[in-house]
Amino acid sequence: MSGPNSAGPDASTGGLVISGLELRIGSATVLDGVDFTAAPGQVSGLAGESGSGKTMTGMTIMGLQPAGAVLGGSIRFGDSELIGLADKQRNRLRGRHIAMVSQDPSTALHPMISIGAQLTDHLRHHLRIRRTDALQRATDLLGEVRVPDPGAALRRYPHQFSGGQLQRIAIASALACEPELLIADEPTTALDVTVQAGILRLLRRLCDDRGIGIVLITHDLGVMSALADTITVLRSGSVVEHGSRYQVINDPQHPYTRSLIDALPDRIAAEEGTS
Ligand SMILES: Nc1ncnc2c1ncn2[C@@H]1O[C@H](COP(=O)(O)OP(=O)(O)OP(=O)(O)O)[C@@H](O)[C@H]1O
Repeated sequence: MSGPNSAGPDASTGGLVISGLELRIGSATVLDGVDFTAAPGQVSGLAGESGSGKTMTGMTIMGLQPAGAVLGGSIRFGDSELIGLADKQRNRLRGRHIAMVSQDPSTALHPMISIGAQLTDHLRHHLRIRRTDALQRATDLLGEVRVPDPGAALRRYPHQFSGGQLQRIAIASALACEPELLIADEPTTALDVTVQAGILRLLRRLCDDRGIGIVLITHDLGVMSALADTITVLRSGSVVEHGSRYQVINDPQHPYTRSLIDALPDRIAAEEGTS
């Protein structure tokens, strides 16, 4: 159990430090003492098969766990403890400092409102800037995520874009307020393999250029091995393994991780061995 951030990120510089996180829904224990950290400028992966609790961990960081869920443990982000945070402070953090993109980008975008109106409303709401400034910022953002012809794209509606372009727009929307932390929950699962690679490159670039911390949630260890700096493996709501990407992929310590790696195509294991 070691890796580049095994000492834990410095919470005072915008890192996320989760310790002993518990989540109970009715009689079910969904998360059972999860420890996880995400440092600025790093991609921190959360892996595990379906139902292991990855999405619930991401939702709980956002404060979007199901109503009635009982939480325990600690989620520290910068100087703030997120568990038990008042709604007003929570709303200020969400979107402004911590943002999320999901598998289906259309959930982040209203189908009947143009991309330009959605992005500028979002920017004006959070940053309290003038319309013309918001429009310029929205154009720059679409350029940054490499949506072709940003000016024209702003006038279009979600159904006029491909899935990959829509995911780029959802990422632009998540970045609009310059969050320090981005939670990416299966960001490429719904996309073709060639489109996937472009989105993964984009996330890496944002992490490197902007110093954003990314929490990458995916069941796909191929995607994980292409992007993550560290990997934490969840099973039935508990962490079974944590380490650097190289270490977890090449020298897994837990039989569960080994079984996930064995299910990977040889190609990925071979690439990892040569990186
Ligand atoms: N709204 C809910 N109410 C009750 N239990 C839930 C709810 N949402 C999820 N769960 C349960 O929490 C557990 C963890 O679910 P979660 O969605 O976090 O898994 P996951 O690892 O993200 O899997 P997947 O990749 O399939 O999304 C599962 O056992 C699931 O049945």
